[in-house]
Amino acid sequence: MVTVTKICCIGAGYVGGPTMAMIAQKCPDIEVTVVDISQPRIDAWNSSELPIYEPGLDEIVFARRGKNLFFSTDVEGAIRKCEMIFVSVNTPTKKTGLGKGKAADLTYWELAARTIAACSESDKIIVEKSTVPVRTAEAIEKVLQRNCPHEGVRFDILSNPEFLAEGTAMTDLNAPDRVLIGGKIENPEGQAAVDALVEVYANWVPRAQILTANLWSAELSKLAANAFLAQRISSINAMSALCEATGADVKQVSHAIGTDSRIGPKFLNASVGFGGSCFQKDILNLAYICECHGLHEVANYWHSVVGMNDYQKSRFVRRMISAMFNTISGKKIAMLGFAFKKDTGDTRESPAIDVGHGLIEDGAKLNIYDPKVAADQIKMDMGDEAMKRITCCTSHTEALTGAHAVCIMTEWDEFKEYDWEAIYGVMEKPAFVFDGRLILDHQKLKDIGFIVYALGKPLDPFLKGAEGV
Ligand SMILES: NC(=O)C1=CN([C@@H]2O[C@H](COP(=O)(O)OP(=O)(O)OC[C@H]3O[C@@H](n4cnc5c(N)ncnc54)[C@H](O)[C@@H]3O)[C@@H](O)[C@H]2O)C=CC1
Ligand SMILES: O=C(O)[C@H]1O[C@H](OP(=O)(O)OP(=O)(O)OC[C@H]2O[C@@H](n3ccc(=O)[nH]c3=O)[C@H](O)[C@@H]2O)[C@H](O)[C@@H](O)[C@@H]1O
Repeated sequence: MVTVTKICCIGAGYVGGPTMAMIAQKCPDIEVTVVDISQPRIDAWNSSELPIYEPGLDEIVFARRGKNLFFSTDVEGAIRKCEMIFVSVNTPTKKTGLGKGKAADLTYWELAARTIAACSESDKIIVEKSTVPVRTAEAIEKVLQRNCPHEGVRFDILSNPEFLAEGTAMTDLNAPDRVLIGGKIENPEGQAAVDALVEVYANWVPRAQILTANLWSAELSKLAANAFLAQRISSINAMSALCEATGADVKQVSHAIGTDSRIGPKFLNASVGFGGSCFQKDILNLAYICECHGLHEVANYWHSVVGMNDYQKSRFVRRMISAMFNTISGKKIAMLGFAFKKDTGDTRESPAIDVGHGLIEDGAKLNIYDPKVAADQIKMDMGDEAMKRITCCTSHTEALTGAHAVCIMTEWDEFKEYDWEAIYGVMEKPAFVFDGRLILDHQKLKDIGFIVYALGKPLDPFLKGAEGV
């Protein structure tokens, strides 16, 4: 079995940075180098302002950086000297060509593989960390074998999908439910490569939680896990619409069903919709793979999870408009939260983007405040045209002063701590609260005088008549 002393990770993003920081912390005898083609990203990793916000990340990076954790743009140099290479590059949805809007774009992956092939002078274990379509390892193996100019170099490919969630990345990495390693376990060399990676994780993960599988099972398990998680959210969001129509309370329903040990309590929070860079992309990719195998019914089933998510976002916008007397033209709406979930500054596929566009299309002006999202990011996500109607605020008070309504887009804890009585005082009347995350104390808000719409909760009498959306 290979004893790993040097690891390189290609891709210094949300996954590459935190996972490698954790390996460096838990395996002080392994030298870990994270490389990226983006000079600004690497500069940020080497600075005091890391490029991503993740609770607990700074401490680990600052403790290990320069000791056994390095960030560099010297991709080839790092590949040459290590025994194991993690590939954690982005795999977005294809924007053009065959499979446009559905298939995973493996351009970055293939580029990384070609670079590995070109400069590897000794055997390498390649670890797929990115989320990829099933059987990507097969394609990558061909690229590696056909492009390596050095005789006799052996490449063993493993699939080691990452299950961390943003905002809790460090605790997820520190104590994962499981680590999944797929490899060619049917032959001794493949098994040896799997064992080498098992040994790395065994430095801190109990062996019983390190699962091994064949390559294709590991690749598919990652897509399946995200599809199942997203499906739970779409299911409870579907219930939230029915709750509003019937007078049931979605929080009570999720609690009631979540106490069934077969269902379980997690991931049953109704919301304005799931966001993030992966759920939608991975489901579309899964559905595309199904279609390629002629499994159209299976593809349709998974498509409906994304369809329900789109419905929930547009339903929320329609609810806001109809509650505010069917017109929001010229009205100022404060949007609290822009990140796709709390404890991250990541805005990729955030439901706030779609809701924001929906409100602007109906003529509203938006004051956006998020404790971790910078104005530049909001500008990039919303585009120049929409920005004509958006003010990016640096405090919640700035966002709320003179607003007709406030909508909660992200479940940041600080929103619960605000002085809502004071907020009521500075807003236009009637003052509306639209809670898309069910985090506020709705009774207290009603007592103050707010008109409250909370997703999946019995409708406020003021909103009756605005049903059916
Ligand atoms: N963001 C998340 O929470 C999770 C993401 N994943 C998966 O992990 C993969 C990476 O995701 P993120 O870290 O979020 O992406 P990201 O976009 O934050 O980072 C990817 C990095 O790879 C770099 N890169 C691209 N091509 C390169 C090349 N040829 N050589 C060197 N660097 C290159 C980019 O410059 C970028 O910095 C994706 O496949 C994603 O689906 C899996 C689990 C969780
Ligand atoms: O492959 C990935 O990228 C990752 O995708 C998700 O992680 P992440 O997107 O970071 O965050 P989640 O906590 O899963 O939340 C995703 C979205 O669903 C929403 N959500 C989550 C849970 C819930 O009950 N309700 C709900 O609306 C969140 O607000 C957020 O917008 C998975 O949870 C990770 O296991 C996976 O590794």
